[in-house]
Amino acid sequence: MRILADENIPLLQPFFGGLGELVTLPGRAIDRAAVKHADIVLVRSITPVNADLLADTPVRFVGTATIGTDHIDQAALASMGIGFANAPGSNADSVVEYVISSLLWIAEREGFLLRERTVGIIGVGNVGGRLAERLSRLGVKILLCDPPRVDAEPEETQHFVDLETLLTEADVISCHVPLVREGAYPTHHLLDEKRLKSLKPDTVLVNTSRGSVVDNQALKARLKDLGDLLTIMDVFEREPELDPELISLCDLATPHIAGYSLDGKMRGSEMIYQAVCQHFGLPARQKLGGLLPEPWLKRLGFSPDADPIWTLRAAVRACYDPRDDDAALRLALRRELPAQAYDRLRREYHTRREFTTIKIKVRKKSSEMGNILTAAGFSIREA
Ligand SMILES: NC(=O)C1=CN([C@@H]2O[C@H](COP(=O)(O)OP(=O)(O)OC[C@H]3O[C@@H](n4cnc5c(N)ncnc54)[C@H](O)[C@@H]3O)[C@@H](O)[C@H]2O)C=CC1
Ligand SMILES: O=C(O)C(=O)[C@H](O)COP(=O)(O)O
Repeated sequence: MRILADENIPLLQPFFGGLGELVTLPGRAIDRAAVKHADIVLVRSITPVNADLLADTPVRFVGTATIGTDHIDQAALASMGIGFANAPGSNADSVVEYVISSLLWIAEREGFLLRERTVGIIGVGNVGGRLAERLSRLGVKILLCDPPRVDAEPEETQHFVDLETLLTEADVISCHVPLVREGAYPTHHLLDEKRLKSLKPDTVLVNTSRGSVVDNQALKARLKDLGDLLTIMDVFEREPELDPELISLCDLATPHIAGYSLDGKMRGSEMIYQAVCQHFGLPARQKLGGLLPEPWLKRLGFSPDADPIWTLRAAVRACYDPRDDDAALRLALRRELPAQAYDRLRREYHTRREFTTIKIKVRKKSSEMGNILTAAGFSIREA
């Protein structure tokens, strides 16, 4: 079999090398000419996959090593009899940890504690659901909004609220919906000019879903006119053509890397490998376990006298500090064209690991410190 893959998918050789001839290309170079010689195409979010790309080619299966599928015309694939899989949940913990680390930083900068605020989560699937769990365990009040789930699972979602209630009552709003342009629950410009205008001053707005879920021009207008929102933006409309003016107005701005933990990216590779094997009736012999490298930071220890909130911030930042990615983006935008900066920063992304990879020693697991660190998602050991 001939496999054509985005070179930014990790572990291609160990997972796919044994299945056939493997060719890699930058995602933006995966075009009709390239797929003409492929049976399997493996992409990331930057490659639009539709009938224009695949009609009358030998391609029989497409995998995307991402959670999001808005770049894939799934109806077209189905009509051409081409198999398809994405990697649901693969990098959800990475996004959750990006949000938690960003919120802890902004709370410290603005002089409040997260557990004194209400966090509204729009879209309660893999990412939003896991974020809600971790924040609740940390004592943060949560509001959940997910109309598709409310309609599909009315019993389980009785405590969910509608969008307008969430926007009125939440101090922090975090978007975790897929980008959908049509149908009963569209999310394109879900936060439009009117809704953005209605946000109360000092609302913290987080978008790690897709850029077009928030009307970027309307957001920019509100930030320029009033400057009274706090914004953490990982995704933007018209990527890779970032808008330096909007970025300069954001409190944290990163180039669509919330899901870029090594663990999350590698899980994505494993999931599409398993899907390929299943589609072609092959045994999935390769496992991720032995392929994940040792984390650079393996252990942390804190004095039992340390303040638990300080401990939480220190552990989270030791693992992942989004200010590094924000600083790298701002520096790159001074030196490179936005699209070049966006692609380079993502291609050369540093090794980032998830909270569970660090073992933290505490005197007692059941102490306040132990409870907070466990709630945040760290692996705790009693010293
Ligand atoms: N910035 C990044 O690096 C990453 C971004 N993402 C984005 O995050 C999105 C969410 O990821 P998951 O939670 O894994 O997806 P998911 O499919 O597990 O959950 C999405 C949830 O949104 C809900 N939803 C759909 N339409 C809605 C609407 N109009 N209003 C409120 N809720 C609505 C769905 O019912 C579902 O529960 C992905 O589709 C992707 O676009 C995902 C991973 C990494
Ligand atoms: O999984 C998703 O959905 C994402 O947004 C990815 O983390 C984005 O990564 P790329 O596919 O754009 O490299």
